[in-house]
Amino acid sequence: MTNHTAAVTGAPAAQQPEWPDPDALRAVADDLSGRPALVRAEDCDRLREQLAAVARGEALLLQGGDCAETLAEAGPATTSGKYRTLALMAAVISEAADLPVVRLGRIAGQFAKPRSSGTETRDGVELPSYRGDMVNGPAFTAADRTPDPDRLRQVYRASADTLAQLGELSVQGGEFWTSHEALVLEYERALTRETPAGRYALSGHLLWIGERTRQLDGAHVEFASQVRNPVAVKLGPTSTTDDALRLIDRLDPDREPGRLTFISRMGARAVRDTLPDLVAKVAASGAEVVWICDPMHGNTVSSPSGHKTRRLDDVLDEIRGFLEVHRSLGTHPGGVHLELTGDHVTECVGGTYEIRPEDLPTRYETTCDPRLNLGQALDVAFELAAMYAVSPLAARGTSWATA
Ligand SMILES: O=C[C@H](O)[C@H](O)COP(=O)(O)O
Ligand SMILES: C=C(OP(=O)(O)O)C(=O)O
Ligand SMILES: [Mn+2]
Repeated sequence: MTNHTAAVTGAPAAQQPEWPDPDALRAVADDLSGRPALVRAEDCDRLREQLAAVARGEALLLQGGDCAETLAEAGPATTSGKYRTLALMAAVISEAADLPVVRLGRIAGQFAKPRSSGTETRDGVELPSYRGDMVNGPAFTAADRTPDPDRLRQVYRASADTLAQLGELSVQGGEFWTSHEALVLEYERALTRETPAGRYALSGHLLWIGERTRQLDGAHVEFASQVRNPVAVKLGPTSTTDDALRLIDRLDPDREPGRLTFISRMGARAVRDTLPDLVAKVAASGAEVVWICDPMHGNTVSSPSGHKTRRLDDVLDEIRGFLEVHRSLGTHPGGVHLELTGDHVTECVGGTYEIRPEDLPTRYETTCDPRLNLGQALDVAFELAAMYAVSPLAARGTSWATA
């Protein structure tokens, strides 16, 4: 595993690109820091209040979108596809659970990827790994794979366009918030603003720290500790209770409900063993965090054709395990975090309109991880509706879609 490490503020920053021209990077960062923020601090506060309701068990959180947004695909069609998918899912779940559902896109900024390996080798040629359109391009050429700081400006513009469209889409349909992994620190710092209410990272409403960058003494945790936004941290199967408690101390020292979300991504096989102790110790500490389940990243497998994929059955089983753990401890299973699209892609296997392993090449379009397509996303929504249903009638009403 290669972790490029760059000291940005003193604390080591994992998973940073190796920018070939630091002066060009600085010039772009300076340019972005003089441009308008992408979101408003008041809206980050409003999302924090809504997440506080999730933490109290009075609402649910649905977070979803691409693994990696791309500049080529960003635009009205993909944005409305993702928006409508999340809106439909939220409506189905809300109706059954009789709880409001907070809708949070992995969108308008989800352009940077941490990678298991810093390089990729094909036919004896080694090039830097694709790290998301914020950094480099997906084609296996030296030109595309060389990190280019102008991409920071391009994803800023694309995110601004997406936010404008989301604003129009949610006039009628209610509030919709944006989130992405806070990975490339030059981008995040350039869009951080001092406001009368304090310092906010205004590239998105909620930012999360990934499984590969959640080191307690690392630059990502330090960055998140310095902004007022609601923040989230992914917790994978190697997370210890000490990690979780120390993250709470670093990121939520004032124990502010809605400030901190833990995104459990244990894998279907591990979740029932690894999650109970974490949830129990966090609850015993008195911290009021939101817990949600990412049933994608612990369930990635390779298909016989060599495609990275996920089985819908594993996704559903991890969600089931997550709910079982919370229900046995009397804590609130706050919702889910999914990689999905509104398109009919063939990236994950299973579902009511079944995608078989041999179907994967038909429409495999992701540049990073496999996403649920529209039908699979709705399958998950109906399963969630049944799991959260407050009455047998609500559960029966949804069972047709899950048979
Ligand atoms: O989206 C998450 C990570 O970037 C991704 O799972 C890493 O994938 P890799 O193991 O192919 O680098
Ligand atoms: C990189 C991701 O996940 P994780 O940090 O959980 O591996 C992701 O959400 O795309
Ligand atoms: Mn991913």
